[in-house]
Amino acid sequence: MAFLDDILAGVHLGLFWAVVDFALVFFVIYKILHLIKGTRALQILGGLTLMVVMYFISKNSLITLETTHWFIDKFIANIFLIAVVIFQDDIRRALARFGKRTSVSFFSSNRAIEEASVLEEVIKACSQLQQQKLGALIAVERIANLDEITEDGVKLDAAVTKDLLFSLFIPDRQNPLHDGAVVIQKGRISAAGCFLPLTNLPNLEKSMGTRHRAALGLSGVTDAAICIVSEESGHISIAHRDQLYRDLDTNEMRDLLQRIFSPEGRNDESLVERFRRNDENEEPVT
Ligand SMILES: Nc1ncnc2c1ncn2[C@@H]1O[C@H](COP(=O)(O)OP(=O)(O)OP(=O)(O)O)[C@@H](O)[C@H]1O
Repeated sequence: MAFLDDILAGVHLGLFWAVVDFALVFFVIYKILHLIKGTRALQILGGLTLMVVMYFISKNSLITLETTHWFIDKFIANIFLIAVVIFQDDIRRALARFGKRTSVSFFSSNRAIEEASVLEEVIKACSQLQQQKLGALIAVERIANLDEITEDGVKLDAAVTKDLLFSLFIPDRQNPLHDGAVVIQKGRISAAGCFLPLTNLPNLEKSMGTRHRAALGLSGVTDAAICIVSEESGHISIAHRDQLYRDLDTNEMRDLLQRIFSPEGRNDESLVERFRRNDENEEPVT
């Protein structure tokens, strides 16, 4: 009897680990699909799956597809190298997201009043720019460091005021700084005329110009909040974590920025969810 009990215990234990094993694989696949949902990577994954299927078909002894088999065999042998080349943007993005989390954001300290007043100046400037239908792009650093972005811009070290932000975007030939983005770091305007990386997210509206694509681009590789004033429509939008929140009024802009920079904002998915729930009209682009 004891022998039978031992066998049953062994079977239960084996079953338990089989379930854990299965759940683990399922969880990893789910996480990977969730991570790459809506990105170029998902399409590439589809292509790679097709290659693997073709590999097994060409390996079948009933069918002679030697060249195809040879080609896919070599392809699979070099898959690691190929993946690094194909996914270089995504790898860079992932490293930027996770690797720079240690740098201290000024919004993580206790200077809540200063922080709120910086955001308020940004909101006022955007509102004034909107009234004048002047285009603008303002990136506000959060945790990921934006030094790489400011390197090629014109360095400034100025207090964040509505008037300065407004004047930086006056489109005059005498004001070369109006072209590009203004960057705010640690509560100061650190640079203007900065170039932001363009997004390569698929399925963007054709009408979306480079200013919006640049904002989305930076939002994909860092956790910054990027405020956009459209010269064409006069609409204010905010790009954050690959999402574009469009046509915001002053209150919506304040609400979203406060959420992004709140300690809770670290959990970005819940932030976005709550913002969506709070504002039925809100339509993120991606
Ligand atoms: N990569 C970039 N980095 C920073 N700023 C950029 C970048 N690309 C474009 N811009 C800014 O956007 C301006 C061009 O905007 P464009 O009209 O192409 O875009 P848009 O998204 O349609 O914006 P708008 O609605 O204001 O017209 C440029 O003059 C420049 O100031």
